[in-house]
Amino acid sequence: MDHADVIDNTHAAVKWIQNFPRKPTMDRSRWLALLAWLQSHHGMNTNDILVEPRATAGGYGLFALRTCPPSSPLFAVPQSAMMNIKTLSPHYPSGLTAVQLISLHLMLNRPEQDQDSLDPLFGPYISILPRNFDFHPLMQLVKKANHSQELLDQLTPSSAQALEKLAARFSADFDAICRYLRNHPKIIQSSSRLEPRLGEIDSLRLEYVWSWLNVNTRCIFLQLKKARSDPDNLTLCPILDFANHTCQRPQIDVEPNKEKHENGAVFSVLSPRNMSVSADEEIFLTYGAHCNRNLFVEYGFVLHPLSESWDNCVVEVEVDDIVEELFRQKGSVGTWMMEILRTENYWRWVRISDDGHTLTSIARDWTIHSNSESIYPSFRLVTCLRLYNLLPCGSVPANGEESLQSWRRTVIGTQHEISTENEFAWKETLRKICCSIIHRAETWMKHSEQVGSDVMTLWKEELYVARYILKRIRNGEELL
Ligand SMILES: C[S@@+](CC[C@H](N)C(=O)[O-])C[C@H]1O[C@@H](n2cnc3c(N)ncnc32)[C@H](O)[C@@H]1O
Repeated sequence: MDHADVIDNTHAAVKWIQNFPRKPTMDRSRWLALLAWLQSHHGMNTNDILVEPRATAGGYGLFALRTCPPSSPLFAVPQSAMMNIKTLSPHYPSGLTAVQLISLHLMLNRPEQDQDSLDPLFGPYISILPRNFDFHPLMQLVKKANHSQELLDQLTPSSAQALEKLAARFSADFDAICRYLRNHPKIIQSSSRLEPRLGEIDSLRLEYVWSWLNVNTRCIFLQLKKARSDPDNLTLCPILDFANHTCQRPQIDVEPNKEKHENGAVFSVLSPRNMSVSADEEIFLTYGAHCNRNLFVEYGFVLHPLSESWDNCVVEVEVDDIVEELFRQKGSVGTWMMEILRTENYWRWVRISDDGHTLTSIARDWTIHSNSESIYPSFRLVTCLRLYNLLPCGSVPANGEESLQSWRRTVIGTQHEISTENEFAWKETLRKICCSIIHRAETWMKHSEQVGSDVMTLWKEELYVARYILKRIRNGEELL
């Protein structure tokens, strides 16, 4: 176990570890061993691979070995070499989700110190995975469990909330693993580790958070189940998982094709469609249209602005906490309005299902965010602020239902606005929300010595977005 892998029980003041150095320490022999294993065990053609991992500021990244014209095949990984519910299920009793199963397998076969993994199934692949996740906020939260509130208090409120949710997801998976190991005690004995520290709950948690973060930061979507929305449709894929994220540059194409191969279908990775890649250039993937809050919480990094304009980032500020407080302060009419927003699916978050039954994702969308041209309040936020300004504080008037009709028409789009006064009023509320964001960001930044950090970037982003909207309101620009 890494010496740093202990839970901190001291009571000293804690801070986020800032700009944690991501020292790339991979021995090149591990890359060559991975290629040899992919060829010998999975029949992969490794002679034609056009990429290799090289050190970057964010750990390793994938780099082109030579000039690649658009859509060049970079490499193709057979499905038998991927770690997922299909390749692991035959080796374990049932009862775990894909995330739980893959992370259990990684934990049971985690390399000791600087050694290689002794896993007979995926050893050379596990050996090349990151050994250390100290840079990740969840790892810091788990290691400093006694100070979690102190750490959360340093984040923007929406990042803190997102991190708490991630921690709850981790804890639910960890509890499931503990139950599973109690029901199947022989599984621990199947570990390839010489000194598995898996008996005591705190060490088990630290081992599991390492493996869980490997899964959470490196898995990609692969349809393995009938329903596209099945949460078990994910996989770890060697080589591809060295690709870093971009939201701007052209990205590689991933094609899970059905080409016949003795080791199952092949997962082909092609260079970007619309441009050539030069030799020694880094090749990126887009993990999703993630804003910095999500990148920080899920992946442990943020995209820092290249200039004052933040053009290279998807900027987004979530204002749930401020808006909810506004409704709470509005008396019984506020409570009534909250109920209306809940029934109409405009309250804080919405469940989206693509087959009408399964919960696939939760969109939280009381936000101020960027699109390609400018920064806007989300339609859901405007809808909710229009309702907020429909009636004054106090109790619900007798004609409450009636006055809702014009609001409902703006929701379904048959009416452009409730009234000129209402338009003016919701923009005024938005102005006050922006002032609150600016006030809390400036207060935090004044009292913090953490300069240049990921956390500081989260705060600066809030400040930038709020100031931008204030300017637009002041200039009388359209906000929708
Ligand atoms: C799929 S892995 C990519 C390979 C990884 N960099 C490595 O060293 O193995 C995802 C992780 O890479 C890092 N990462 C990805 N994109 C990044 C970026 N644009 N800037 C900084 N770090 C990034 C984050 O730590 C993230 O959790």
